[in-house]
Amino acid sequence: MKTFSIKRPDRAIAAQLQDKIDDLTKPKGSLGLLEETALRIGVIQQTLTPTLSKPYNLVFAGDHGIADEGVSATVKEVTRQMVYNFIGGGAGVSVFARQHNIGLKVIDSGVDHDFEGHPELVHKKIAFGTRNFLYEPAMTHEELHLALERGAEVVDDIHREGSNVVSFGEMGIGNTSCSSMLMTMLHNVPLEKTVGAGSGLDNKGVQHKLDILSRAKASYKGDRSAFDIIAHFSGYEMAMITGGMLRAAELGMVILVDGFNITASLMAAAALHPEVLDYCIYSHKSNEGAHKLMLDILGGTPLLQLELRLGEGTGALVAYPILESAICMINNMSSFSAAKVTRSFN
Ligand SMILES: Cc1cc2ncn([C@H]3O[C@H](COP(=O)(O)O)[C@@H](O)[C@H]3O)c2cc1C
Ligand SMILES: O=C(O)c1cccnc1
Repeated sequence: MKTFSIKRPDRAIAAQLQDKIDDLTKPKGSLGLLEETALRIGVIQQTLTPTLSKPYNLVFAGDHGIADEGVSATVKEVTRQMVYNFIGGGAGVSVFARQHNIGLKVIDSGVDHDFEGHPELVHKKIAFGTRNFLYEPAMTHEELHLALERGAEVVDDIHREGSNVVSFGEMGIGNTSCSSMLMTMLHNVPLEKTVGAGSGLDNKGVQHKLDILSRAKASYKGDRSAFDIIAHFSGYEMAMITGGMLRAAELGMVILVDGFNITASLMAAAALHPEVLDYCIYSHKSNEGAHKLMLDILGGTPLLQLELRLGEGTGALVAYPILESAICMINNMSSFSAAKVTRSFN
């Protein structure tokens, strides 16, 4: 059974990082969230000269039993079709990864399709889709352990290649239902506040999704532990992301968090090991309505608000150059003394 031991980064270095940032030739605080981002990365890496190396976006894909209940604007087959689109290079996340020179790995966590013989894919399949959580747990505790472990393995692989910064993406028709359930069950938020349009339901569709998820909540008979809630309501791809995040934190990597589904996977990770949150930077606020509340619960400040609602890691990839600017600022800007610039009064 996979266990994780995550240390909180030592905050002692934060004061030195702040001094260094305040000594750069600009009014104090004038580079806003770039300053906070540089400080956070410096604390994670325990250095005054942080770096980003070999960034990766890991897209995990899996199918969901709950999709049989008509809770999505589209059909289950789209999960499999999009996996082919990712490896063919045509998906949103594929083009942004190329644009920014970020590595992309696509992982079959549990798609309802046999991909054997596709070398472009990482094969970690647990089963051909989860069970329908309206009637039974989506996965067993053993499967959840396996998913956490397999997600961690993928992160180990990129870390061995020298990566110190990772974002996660997901593909799984029906998975915004998992995210809403995780938020409701782990943080006691009414379903009315956690359920939204996902990939594009109309108002009637959202009402149907709410009815189905209310029934699923009422029929849950588990022990209410975080582990049992995750096994009951998550998905194979999201659980692998949860495991990948826990491993990334354990390895001291920077985690660049994407939208609603990835933040829900993080919420699950934090329910198991809250220290994971110290390793996260939040790339954007998604247009899925509940994402704002989710970020508030986790205490995350998003860098961007671009009205995205796609997932796949797209928001993280679009935000990546902002991390590069933050690193550039702290390592390359002149100090007041070096540039012979007079400091402001405050
Ligand atoms: C063509 C297409 C590409 C996508 N890429 C990500 N998603 C996003 O939509 C899905 C979640 O929404 P829901 O819960 O409503 O099914 C996930 O696969 C998510 O990654 C997509 C959805 C579609 C239709
Ligand atoms: O923000 C997201 O991750 C998201 C929103 C809607 C649908 N799929 C993903």
